[in-house]
Amino acid sequence: MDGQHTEVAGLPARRLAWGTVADLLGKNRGTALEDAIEPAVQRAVLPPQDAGLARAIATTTFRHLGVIRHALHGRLAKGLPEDQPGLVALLATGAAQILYLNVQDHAAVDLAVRLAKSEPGLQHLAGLANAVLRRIARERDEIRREGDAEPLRLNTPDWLARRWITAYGEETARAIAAANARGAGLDLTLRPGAAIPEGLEGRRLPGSLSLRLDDARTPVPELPGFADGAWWVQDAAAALPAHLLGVRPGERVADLCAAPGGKTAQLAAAGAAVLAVDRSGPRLRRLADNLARLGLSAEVQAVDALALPEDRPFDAVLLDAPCSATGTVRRHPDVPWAKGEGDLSRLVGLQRRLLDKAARLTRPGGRLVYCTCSLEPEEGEAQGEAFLARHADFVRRPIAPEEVGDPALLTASGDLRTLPSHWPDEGRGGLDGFYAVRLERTGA
Ligand SMILES: C[S@@+](CC[C@H](N)C(=O)[O-])C[C@H]1O[C@@H](n2cnc3c(N)ncnc32)[C@H](O)[C@@H]1O
Repeated sequence: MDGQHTEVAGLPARRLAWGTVADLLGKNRGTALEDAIEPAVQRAVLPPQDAGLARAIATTTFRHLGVIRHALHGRLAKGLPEDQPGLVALLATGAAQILYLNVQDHAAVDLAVRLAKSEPGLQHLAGLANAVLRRIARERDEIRREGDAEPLRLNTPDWLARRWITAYGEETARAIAAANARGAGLDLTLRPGAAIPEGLEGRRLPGSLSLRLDDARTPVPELPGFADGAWWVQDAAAALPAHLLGVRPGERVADLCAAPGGKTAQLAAAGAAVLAVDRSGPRLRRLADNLARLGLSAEVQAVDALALPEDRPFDAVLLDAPCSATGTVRRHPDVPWAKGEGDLSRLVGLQRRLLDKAARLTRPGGRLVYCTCSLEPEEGEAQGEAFLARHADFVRRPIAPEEVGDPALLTASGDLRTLPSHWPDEGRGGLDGFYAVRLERTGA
């Protein structure tokens, strides 16, 4: 666009969503959607409503990408050209609006055609986009029915579907895929001892750490209690690992992979003297902002946790390690399409080194909680078992059902294993998939 004329309403939002999805399917595969779209929104200087629409289109496209690809593939004479991310993104973002968003069919088709005509590489595809998207609109009910019935087969990359069937069985793997397609509501971690602010409507979840809001539409800063720091946004499952560390006022606690700080806030709110470490400066700035709003404090260090000095071990250590994040697809639907099985072994190696470091930072008699937001056993149960086999000076401290509010969230060994298919009836339903093991260093 040359800036000389005003574009038709809605087109800038479609262009932004299309450009972001094309990038993530093509040259920037592996980048997280939120890391790609937020800078693009800033650059495009869109009004808030258009920015919100662009986010919704891109997120919805990834949430249903398997179903959408399948539908397009079967309706194109030569199938879907996966080597042309610009074309795939044009059709997929158009189809996402028709199938899953509250957008009039003619507006979705018309804007996709206009978008194609305005982009040099897509001009010759405007007719194709028009024809296939009209057909998607005509056959919407059938496409949705098929997708809803088979989210594991149609909407989960094969490598992940295979792994989840192996780890959890076919029925649970299906339930996980269905929960991922539904998405997540808004969970708040309540400041310990604080009353639920007046006007904040929701249900307290089992274990009582979290409130699941009835209304996930109001912008977070406008919700009652935001300015007073009465709560912070965090999935109900993500609130469990820091709670399991059971820190007491005055204890010295290290949070080794801390940013953006949901768990640091829990530790600080419990009265601990927290060292919050993360190697990402920008993510730590979010942590500092979050703590400031909540009126909480922690010592913050932007360093590689592997380089921390070991001369003053801590009473308790939390290691929320970097992982494949396959437990967070409800909130981050791009994850399955951004990653591949090949990413796992590097992460598993890093987790092992961080765990061994965390062990050296735990004083005799001190506690260590290791957790990941992954559904992959290599990053969870296997990591816990291998640690115990390597470290004769640590024992597992099994988690009791009352600590998490539901025995279904625990493994036979007493570790935490939450699944997106857990708590399906609580509000919008589901939990992020987390693993956590609680360990104690012997020899106090
Ligand atoms: C799962 S996220 C942590 C989420 C955080 N605990 C929370 O509750 O908000 C993992 C974090 O590990 C950080 N990280 C990865 N490798 C690291 C390392 N070697 N040392 C310190 N931080 C690291 C990443 O920057 C990322 O912020």
